[in-house]
Amino acid sequence: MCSLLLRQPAYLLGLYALIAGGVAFCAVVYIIERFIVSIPYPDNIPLIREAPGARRFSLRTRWAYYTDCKALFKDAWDNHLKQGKPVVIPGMGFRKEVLLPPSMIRWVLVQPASRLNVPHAMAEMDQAKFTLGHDGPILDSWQGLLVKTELNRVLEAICASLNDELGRAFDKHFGDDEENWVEFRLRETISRAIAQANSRFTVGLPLCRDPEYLKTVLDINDGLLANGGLICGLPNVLQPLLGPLIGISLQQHISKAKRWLIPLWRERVAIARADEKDEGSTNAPLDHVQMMVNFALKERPEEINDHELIVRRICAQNFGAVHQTTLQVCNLLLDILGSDVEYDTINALRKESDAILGTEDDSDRSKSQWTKARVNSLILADSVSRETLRLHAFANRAMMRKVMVDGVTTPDGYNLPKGTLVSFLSYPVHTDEDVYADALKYVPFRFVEKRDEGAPVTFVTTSSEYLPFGHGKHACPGRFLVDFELKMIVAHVLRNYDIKFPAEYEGKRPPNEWITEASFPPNGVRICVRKRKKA
Ligand code: HEM
Repeated sequence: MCSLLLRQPAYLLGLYALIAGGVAFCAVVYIIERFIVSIPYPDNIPLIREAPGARRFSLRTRWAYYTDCKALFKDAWDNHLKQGKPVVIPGMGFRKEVLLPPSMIRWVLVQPASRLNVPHAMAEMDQAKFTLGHDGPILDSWQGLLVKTELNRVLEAICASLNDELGRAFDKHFGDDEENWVEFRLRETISRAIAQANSRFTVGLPLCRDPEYLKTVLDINDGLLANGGLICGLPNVLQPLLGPLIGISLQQHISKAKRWLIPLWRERVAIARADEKDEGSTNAPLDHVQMMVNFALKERPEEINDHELIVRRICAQNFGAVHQTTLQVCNLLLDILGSDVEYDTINALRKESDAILGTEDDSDRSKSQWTKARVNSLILADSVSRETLRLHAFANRAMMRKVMVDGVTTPDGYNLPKGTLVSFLSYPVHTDEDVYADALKYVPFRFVEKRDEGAPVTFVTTSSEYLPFGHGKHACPGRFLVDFELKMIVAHVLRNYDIKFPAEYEGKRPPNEWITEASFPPNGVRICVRKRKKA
């Protein structure tokens, strides 16, 4: 055998050695992953679409996660969760996760963070260590929690600037042609407009209008999403090896962002310090970076000069604020356009905003101010926004938690091994006929009818039957801002523009695409706009 091998040309020997090395490497990775680092399957929870007692997923089930996750989730809901039983599902690469039935929401919500933990679940899903290059912004996400503690206090005050920026951003991208319809790719256009408008709240003027900065923000967001998914699917043992390699180009974008963010941070720290000395007067802008500076000066002084970490905190914040909002605005416009003619949705929304916000020639100019009271009065806009998230949220499950210790057992006696990720399905609940009548249909004013029936649900109300923002203590605090934002966009776009689908769509909304378990407005989807003539 040896002499036979020695007689082969050198390049073939090299090839054999490479193949043998590759096989040995894969075997070692497999053994370490399977027997040492992998989280064990829970003993008594069945695996979706596998025979009773199966302890590993077949390739067929794993493949279904990539090719038809919507059906996989429906199976999990119909055959397990709706019956009150948990089930294990496959995830990216080697992952597996436990879905819990709605009856366990209450139990999950009262578990302390030392047992079921949100930031640790997020850090694992985002792979922040390798994508952001630091998991501090996720594990100790004080920059995000400021949205919870500070945002509501200043919401009305930031409204005027947010509305101003949304108007400018949409007008810049939608144009002012009153004669011709202009067709454009929806996702690309809306992402630029939302990056600008939300940056007004995050970094303020003038940076929120710098096209190069905004492009960098969007590049970072794309990188965080794509790399997070990719690294998350690697065997645990390979993540530290390949994670930094996969993240190289993302790190370059983050380094580029430092060009703007470090000087901005220094300037804002100086403003805050000057304000401290000059008690009573304040020159501080009202935006998120300033909230971060004020918090860090008091609570995290050790971070004030840690610019690497601060820049990553702002990047994490940009991701939270821009990515999901962009997708929801796209979905909302598509849904409004695609809704059945019987609802006359566009006209109904225009009439409502004219009545509440006044028209151009309205003598009462104060009406055009966005206040909480006016936002709350836009009940038709509230309903369309809520209905869009019911059917077309980006994430189709919610309330992720990581099991932090051994010995966590649900009230029904299911043991959840340490390291397991648990969550609840949302899309299958939102589209269950027993929960919502005509569940698969977009009924724009569905929630107005519910209000009339005495169920006071608004855009921001969460429940076990409505989970796009999660539920409980960790439910998305940004939803109060998104509430204002979506209504401002509906009012601005519909009052200033006519919109329609390109002719080839024949009036039908192109369906969203599921990429694994996430739902996106279809790639390349277009709409046509034309500026409305002033009366
Ligand atoms: C349509 C847009 C948005 C959607 C669908 C959305 C959805 C979510 C979801 C599902 C969660 C997890 C909730 C849970 O685990 O129970 C979350 C958390 C969070 N979101 Fe949003 N979000 C949106 C926009 C925003 C915006 C604009 C901001 C900031 C301005 C924001 C800030 C946050 C923060 C800080 C958390 C973490 C809360 C915590 O852990 O306590 N979100 N969001």
